[in-house]
Amino acid sequence: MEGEIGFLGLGIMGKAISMNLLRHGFKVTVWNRTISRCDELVEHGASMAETPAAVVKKCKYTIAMLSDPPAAFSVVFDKDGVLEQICHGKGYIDMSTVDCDTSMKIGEAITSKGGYFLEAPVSGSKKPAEDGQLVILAAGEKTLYEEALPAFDVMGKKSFFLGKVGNGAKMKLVVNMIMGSMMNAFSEGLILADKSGLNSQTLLDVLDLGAIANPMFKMKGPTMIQKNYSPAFPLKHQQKDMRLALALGDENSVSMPVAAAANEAFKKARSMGLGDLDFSAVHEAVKFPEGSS
Ligand SMILES: NC(=O)C1=CN([C@@H]2O[C@H](COP(=O)(O)OP(=O)(O)OC[C@H]3O[C@@H](n4cnc5c(N)ncnc54)[C@H](OP(=O)(O)O)[C@@H]3O)[C@@H](O)[C@H]2O)C=CC1
Ligand SMILES: O=CCCC(=O)O
Repeated sequence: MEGEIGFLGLGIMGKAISMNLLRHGFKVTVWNRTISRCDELVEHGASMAETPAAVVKKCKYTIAMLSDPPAAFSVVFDKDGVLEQICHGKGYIDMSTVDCDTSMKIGEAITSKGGYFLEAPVSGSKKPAEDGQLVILAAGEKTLYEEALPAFDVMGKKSFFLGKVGNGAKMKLVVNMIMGSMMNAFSEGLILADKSGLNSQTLLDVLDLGAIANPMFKMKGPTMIQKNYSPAFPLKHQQKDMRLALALGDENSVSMPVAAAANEAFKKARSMGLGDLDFSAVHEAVKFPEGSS
């Protein structure tokens, strides 16, 4: 990737990824809606721009990592947005988790101005982003994918090129739908063990030695027992992903009762004011369902 890389969106993931790029010697120009969030990146050597359009004007490649479909649309289509400066020879890579339709609309707008578009949502959370251990699920313009590989190699442990725009978004939603359902089953199991007089830590030890051992149970189990829900993956984003995955199921006539029930638990957790905590905080909603105290 020649020249400076633009980066839009410095939330949990955007900050970790852009910091990692800086650490590996990339020149990065950042923008964030809440401008003060740029300060720490600037202290670590980034340049800062006032608007998404200014970032795109300056950089051949611009990456975005934004919360949801409305945010992804806003930075592209609104005043001072990406579309005002995107043109032939410039690439736009959206790493936000959005639905297929959102990604396609953004891709069409970028390419209609002569730009190149790649969607590249990621698997892996805050720590993998800090450590360059993400899994990148790219789709769209193959040439842009190949040009972006030096940066993807810094961000992640593996990149997949999945074909046409929409396939990355779909793959990401399927993975997160499974993850959200697993988190609910795990939570129910922790509660059942506790209420029936078993030791929670012993349950974690047993799980970790068996066929359903996985990094999520290993990492989140101890913090859930301690009720520590410091956000790595905000619950409001997991619920957004369940909602978008259920819509994908709807479009494809796929019945998903397990995912639908998990989505209800995440909605309940949001209504309890837990949306900004880690998605494992759904544990509190599972523990105290509607009507109980
Ligand atoms: N955290 C995680 O573990 C993972 C998250 N993801 C996905 O990555 C994306 C980012 O997640 P994460 O970093 O955790 O989220 P955060 O909530 O920490 O950050 C969201 C970012 O989006 C910006 N934003 C929100 N609304 C708008 C808007 N209308 N216009 C412009 N900018 C906006 C925020 O700006 P501001 O600072 O001004 O609020 C912030 O920079 C999401 O799609 C999420 O689903 C994917 C893999 C893992
Ligand atoms: O979208 C968030 C995914 C979090 C993870 O893969 O650990």
